[in-house]
Amino acid sequence: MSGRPPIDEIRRQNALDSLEVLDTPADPHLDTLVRLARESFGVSAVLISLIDHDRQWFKARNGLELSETPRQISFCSHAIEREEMLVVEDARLHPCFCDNPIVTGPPYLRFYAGQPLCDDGDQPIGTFCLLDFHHPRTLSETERARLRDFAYLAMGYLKINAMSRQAEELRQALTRAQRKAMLDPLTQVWNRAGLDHLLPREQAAVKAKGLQLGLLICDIDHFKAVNDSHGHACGDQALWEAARRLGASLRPSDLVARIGGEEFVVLARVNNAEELARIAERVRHNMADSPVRTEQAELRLSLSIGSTLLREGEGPASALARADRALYQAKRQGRNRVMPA
Ligand SMILES: Nc1nc2c(ncn2[C@@H]2O[C@H](COP(=O)(O)OP(=O)(O)OP(=O)(O)O)[C@@H](O)[C@H]2O)c(=O)[nH]1
Repeated sequence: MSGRPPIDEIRRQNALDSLEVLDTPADPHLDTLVRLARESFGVSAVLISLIDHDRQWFKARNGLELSETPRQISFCSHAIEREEMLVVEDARLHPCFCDNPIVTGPPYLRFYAGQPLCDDGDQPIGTFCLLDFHHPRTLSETERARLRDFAYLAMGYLKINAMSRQAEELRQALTRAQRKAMLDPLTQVWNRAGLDHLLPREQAAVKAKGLQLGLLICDIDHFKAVNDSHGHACGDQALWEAARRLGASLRPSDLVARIGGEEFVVLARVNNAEELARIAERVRHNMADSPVRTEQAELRLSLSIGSTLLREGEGPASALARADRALYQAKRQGRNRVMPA
């Protein structure tokens, strides 16, 4: 191992914990960064991998359908011990990695390049890394410089985000253990329990700011046909991408939850019904306007959306039931549309 003095694991873990980023929902900006990196390098997958006590957890990922793996088999935990990036051109030939189960078995990792992500105190909290399954490859000097740039942007974003108002609100609302139990591992948005827990907080927040709480129930149209035609793995990738597109259509203070198979709820802080209608249309367009690419197929997905504002004195369950009825209407009237309750 080159360069870096031995890691002080306690300081390193403290540095990671203080960012309050573990087990938080996916972030559209980091999702965009890893997608761009994957397109730019032409690799199978790109991750922002954070090295926690006994696991590596992926804050952002593109091309890999896993939310975490044991630290024991993690290439990134080797990468963070180094000053410079770790490049493994062919893992089958590398003495440290040739018998690693993710090399000898699925996903058959061949190529790995990981640039350590370091906080201001130079503690390595994880990596920005490129993976290629099935094919060994090399990384030119220009590509190495580009990977360093991607890692620099990712770390900069993580640091700024740790200081943001949204991060502070989340810290106050949920402990890390609660966050972990309330994230949907498939799509990295809140699950039903997360929605139920965070709804009262959102109600209080909009009241304090003189705003209203907008609620959208979004259901992917004819999703069964995706699974039936292209398989469950393709359906899972489509759900992942659908969640990314929802997040990218919203503001940082808005919230996305997956409450059923192909059903998502959005909570948006809005001034009035017109603003909510604009958001709902944006969500609908972002899903329908361009195809979703999965490994198996290019899919045309659309959403039917039931939309409503929470009324004065109304409980969230009643508002959700109204939005659900509106969603049903949207389906009956031909799908790919927004129906206000
Ligand atoms: N791949 C995948 N599929 C899922 C998951 N959860 C639910 N589904 C599938 O989502 C599909 C939902 O189908 P339906 O409820 O019949 O609805 P639909 O085909 O979307 O039709 P409409 O809602 O009427 O437009 C079923 O095929 C479920 O198996 C999941 O986690 N992964």
